Amino acid sequence: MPESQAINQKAVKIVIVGAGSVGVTTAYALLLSGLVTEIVLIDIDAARAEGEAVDLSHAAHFAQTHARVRAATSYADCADAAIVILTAGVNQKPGQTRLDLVRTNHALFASVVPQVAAAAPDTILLVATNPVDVLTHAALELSGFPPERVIGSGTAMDTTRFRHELGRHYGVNPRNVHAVIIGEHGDSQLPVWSLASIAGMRLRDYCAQKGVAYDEAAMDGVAARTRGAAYEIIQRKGKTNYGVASVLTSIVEQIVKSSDAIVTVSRVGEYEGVGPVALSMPCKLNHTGSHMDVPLLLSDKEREGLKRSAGEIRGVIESIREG
Ligand SMILES: NC(=O)C1=CN([C@@H]2O[C@H](COP(=O)(O)OP(=O)(O)OC[C@H]3O[C@@H](n4cnc5c(N)ncnc54)[C@H](O)[C@@H]3O)[C@@H](O)[C@H]2O)C=CC1
Ligand SMILES: CC(=O)C(=O)O
Repeated sequence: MPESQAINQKAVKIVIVGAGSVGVTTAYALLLSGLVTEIVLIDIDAARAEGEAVDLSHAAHFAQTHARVRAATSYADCADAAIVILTAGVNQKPGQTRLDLVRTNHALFASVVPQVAAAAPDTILLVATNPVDVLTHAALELSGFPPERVIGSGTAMDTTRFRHELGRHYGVNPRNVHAVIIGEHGDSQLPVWSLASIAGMRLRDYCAQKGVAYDEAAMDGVAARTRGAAYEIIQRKGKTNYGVASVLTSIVEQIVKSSDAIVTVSRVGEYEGVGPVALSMPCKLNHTGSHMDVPLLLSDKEREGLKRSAGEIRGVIESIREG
């Protein structure tokens, strides 16, 4: 029997810490996916978590496979969770950067992560709270877990937006675009233009085959729209939730199915001589977590950009230490 089937038949418990917009949208997507058998919501606002859990449990009736949804008030309920998703924390107000959230959300992690780790020492932590790279680094230190079991959603979100924008520009399905954003899930993120391809052809070759010019200015626009997408959405609706919930659900899927899929997620390592620091590179995901065994051939300019991004995140980590 394929491993994916074997895993799907056993209990898969997911705990979501933070029953706000990102947390409950993720819970809903996971519930409908049929990937999990139990979802537990934990929030400092116990009534909110309870209300969301009851509402979601009514939606469970229409899910692919039955899953139980409940709220919990104690971190002891993280026991036996395959994955604990951390979405608790403040979000950006219009005009704020992700890094502006760091002090509040770091203090929250300092209180929550040790409790999760004590209750679920073998779980995988999946961090969504911003700034996600800094908090993935913090979650690693606060949990004492090995780096493969502390994963940040990182630039999986930006990579999705990048492929969406490239697909729109070239008029092809984003699934046929291979292109990644690496580095910070934030302003210093980096599009890897040297490896971007459509139908197996690098972008310049694709354009040459089509008989159209490779348009540098248009590509700068694609990168800017990718980097600015969250700001644009937050300006209009005050938050982002559907994109990230889908990304988190997909990461959970690769882990519970042990698919060895390659996804740009954040994890702690050393990058271009800077570290330890968490940032996103393509990683292999399976039931043991994220693995950095996908060597990426970068141009010298891209390596410089990655080093800059790593330095930026590392600087924030050090500023928290200094108090
Ligand atoms: N990584 C990504 O791609 C994305 C990350 N985010 C981030 O996710 C985080 C959550 O965003 P939203 O869900 O929109 O915020 P929200 O305000 O809707 O929800 C946050 C929840 O956290 C809870 N909370 C606060 N302190 C807590 C504590 N000590 N213990 C347990 N729960 C606690 C609140 O009661 C609230 O229910 C933010 O940091 C945001 O920036 C949001 C979108 C995308
Ligand atoms: C808010 C955020 O980090 C995002 O949507 O990318």
